[in-house]
Amino acid sequence: MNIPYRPIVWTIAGSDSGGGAGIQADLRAIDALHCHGASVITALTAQNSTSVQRVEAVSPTMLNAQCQALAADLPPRAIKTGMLGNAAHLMHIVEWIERLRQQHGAHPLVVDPVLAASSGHSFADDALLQAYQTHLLPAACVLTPNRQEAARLAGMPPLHTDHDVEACARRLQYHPQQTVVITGGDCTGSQSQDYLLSPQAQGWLNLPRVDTPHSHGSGCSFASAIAAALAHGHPAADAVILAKMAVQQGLQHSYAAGSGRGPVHLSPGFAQHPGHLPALSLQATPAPMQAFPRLSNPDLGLYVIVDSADWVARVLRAGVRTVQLRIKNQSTERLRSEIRTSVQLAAAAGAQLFINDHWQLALEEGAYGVHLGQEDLMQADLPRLAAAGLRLGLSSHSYWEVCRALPIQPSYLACGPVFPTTSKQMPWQAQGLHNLYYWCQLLSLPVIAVGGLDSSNIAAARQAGAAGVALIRAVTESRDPEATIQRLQQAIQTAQPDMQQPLPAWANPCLPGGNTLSARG
Ligand SMILES: Cc1ncc(COP(=O)(O)OP(=O)(O)O)c(N)n1
Ligand SMILES: Cc1ncsc1CCOP(=O)(O)O
Ligand SMILES: [Mg+2]
Repeated sequence: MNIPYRPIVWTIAGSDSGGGAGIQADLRAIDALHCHGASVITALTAQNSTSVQRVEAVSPTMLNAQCQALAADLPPRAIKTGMLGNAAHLMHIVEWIERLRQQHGAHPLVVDPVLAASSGHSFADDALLQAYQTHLLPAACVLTPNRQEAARLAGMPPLHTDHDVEACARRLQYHPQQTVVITGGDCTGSQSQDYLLSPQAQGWLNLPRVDTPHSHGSGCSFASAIAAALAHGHPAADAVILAKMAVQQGLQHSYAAGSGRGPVHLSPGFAQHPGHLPALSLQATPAPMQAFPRLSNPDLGLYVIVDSADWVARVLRAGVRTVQLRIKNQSTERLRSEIRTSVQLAAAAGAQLFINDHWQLALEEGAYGVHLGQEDLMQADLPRLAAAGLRLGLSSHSYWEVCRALPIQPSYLACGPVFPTTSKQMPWQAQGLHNLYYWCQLLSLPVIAVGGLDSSNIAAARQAGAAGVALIRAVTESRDPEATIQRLQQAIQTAQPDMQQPLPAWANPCLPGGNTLSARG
């Protein structure tokens, strides 16, 4: 029998007798993200959909007994804290986090500093606030305050502008490995906007606000979903994006229970809708951008990456019709000459030629398109490239890179490395055919495969739905590049996209390490 594996996630939080928020929401969110939720209840609330009527912290003995029982049998892969009751509870929890780290190794900690209920009831006195600041926030891997909580924790006046929010996130980031998400759950407006400051990425995550009064528990669910995604090994920025997608679907499926705000309802499948992918931009409200032109031939087929105009000429002669010129470390003069010659050769052959990195020279030499990495996006003049009619290919390795790429409306997206490669050093592990299939099916623009592709796996990449298969070594290190190109072309032509597989629940993580922080750093 194949017994499914579910990482264990602890939620340390208060019970909401109304079933909308707190522990009750946390366990539903953790379940929706395919984890097993274990709970440590810090306080009972007598609460319904309209108000919190009474709060009673559990005894320290009971708090410790719950942690002890779980530690002995169900050690966590990630922990989420919510409402903590009082400062003494917080100190016990900090001790448990340190003990768990010593016994079972470090695990990511998500701190959702619940300082007040959305109905207005305050859950935090000054002692608790100070204990957060001194002991728990420095231990967090991810911190998820809303704007009011963020301002209170940072000792700042109310956050009115985008700039205030960004400054507050920086103040709450105790060290660069930490992720701070200041959520916009307590704001209004047509967009749901969260500010993300993480080791991997920073910027505003935007999704259309779901028009529903039933949003009870969305903050708790968001933080719990982050913890669950971290428990699966997703890097923090991706965990935040997955959680936002889950809450978006949860809001769309929310329902009325009681006469007040009903609960969000998170469920599996949230990452199977492209509409749930938030846009990631440096501005909260980015200026509208001109889309990049579509490819003349969206079936990119065999896509060969080479490093000289001589190679461009050679692969064009062998029949390749998608080529990239990727030259590193050359003088501008030499680069210009290689680009100019390649552009002329490709135009004469009716081929789609992409210039890697050197977007200014590509513009000046009238290239068909450019291929850029995400680290190039800050420097490149994208509006100018789009206005000049150049096609744009973007590299992408993760959710946050996809979310940053999509608002730019590129001509294609490259998913890589699909298989291990020695042609480029990078922190990413191979994404595999699983992720390639997922991204090809999920996104509506052409997705190409890159990294470790050769005649043994090119058909599989095509079956996964790749609009093109990009490769270097399989051609440039071949003893007979022309014959190899013929073989690869044939394999590509025979393989048909196989859409029969179910769409995976989500893409697998492929950035190793980095999510673990302990109570004492
Ligand atoms: C088709 C294709 N996909 C990905 C890359 C990688 O581009 P980039 O991230 O810009 O890295 P470098 O190639 O510049 O090292 C690519 N070149 N082509
Ligand atoms: C440039 C690049 N970007 C992602 S993988 C890769 C190299 C692909 O080279 P190879 O086909 O030799 O594995
Ligand atoms: Mg590049």
